[in-house]
Amino acid sequence: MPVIEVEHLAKRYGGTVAVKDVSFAVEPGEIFGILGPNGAGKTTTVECISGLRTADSGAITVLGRPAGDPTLRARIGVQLQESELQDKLTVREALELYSAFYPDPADWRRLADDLGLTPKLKARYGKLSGGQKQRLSIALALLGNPEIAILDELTTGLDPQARRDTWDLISGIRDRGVTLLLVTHFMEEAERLCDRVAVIDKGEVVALDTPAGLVQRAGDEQRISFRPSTPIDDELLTVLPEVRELRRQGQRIEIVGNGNLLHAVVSVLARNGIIAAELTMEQATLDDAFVHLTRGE
Ligand SMILES: Nc1ncnc2c1ncn2[C@@H]1O[C@H](COP(=O)(O)OP(=O)(O)OP(=O)(O)O)[C@@H](O)[C@H]1O
Repeated sequence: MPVIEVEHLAKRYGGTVAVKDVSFAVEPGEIFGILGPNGAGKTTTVECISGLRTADSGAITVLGRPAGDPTLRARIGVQLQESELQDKLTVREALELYSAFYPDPADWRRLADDLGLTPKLKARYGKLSGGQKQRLSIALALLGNPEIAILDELTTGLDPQARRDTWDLISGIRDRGVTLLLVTHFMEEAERLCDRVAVIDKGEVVALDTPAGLVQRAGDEQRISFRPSTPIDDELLTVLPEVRELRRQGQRIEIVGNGNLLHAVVSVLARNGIIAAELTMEQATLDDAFVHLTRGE
């Protein structure tokens, strides 16, 4: 049974339609990603799920209860885009303060330790680095031992190393049996972490699949690039059914196509006694899939 079920969610702010029609279901233990361009309606969607906003229409069920039900408060951990902690509060004070909100909180010392915050317990929030603030906000989201953690823009503003550390952390949280709902802008993040991803654009779900499935939808497009050992007539290659596009860049030839492209191209070259030097080949990425899905057609 899904732990989160969103059916035909719609939400507007005055004349702005933030969410038009969003439906998806998150299974227990999943890391479920919500991906989309700026203003797509991602934050509004998770705020409605967290009970921080009320939907205009549609139905949201979380752990079998309607979103916003007071009994859910202690069962969901929410880390939102911007932390609202005061600069003067120390890490320890923040952890103690938030622990008091829950009937049966996690051991904050242990959580601080897991998140590498122990050396920073006496530091004031305002003096923490971006990565440390982020780790504290994740710790606060986990203090209530939630069954579901909702993390919005988890690694925005972090350097590549801090981002990787956070990814390890997220995998660790999942291993404790927590279901995770992540909002992200980063394809690489979605690809690394998420079991499934809903791509939201202009308030609607435009695709819902595994990261690999999304890539496949972008087409099995491949790009080959090489330098021919002797000049070659373009037409020898453009007649191949696998080739969609041929471009020349200086001495290099770049071919975009699909199917068994590499084999087809290399066979033609071999028949003509041409060697392909510095040959590279790229498959479509989640980036390509994202652009393809949200191109605004
Ligand atoms: N409190 C608000 N009042 C008015 N309009 C809002 C409010 N919050 C969001 N919006 C508008 O609703 C739309 C969806 O916003 P939302 O923050 O949900 O998108 P998002 O996908 O999370 O964007 P981002 O990736 O930039 O955070 C946008 O057009 C935004 O300007």
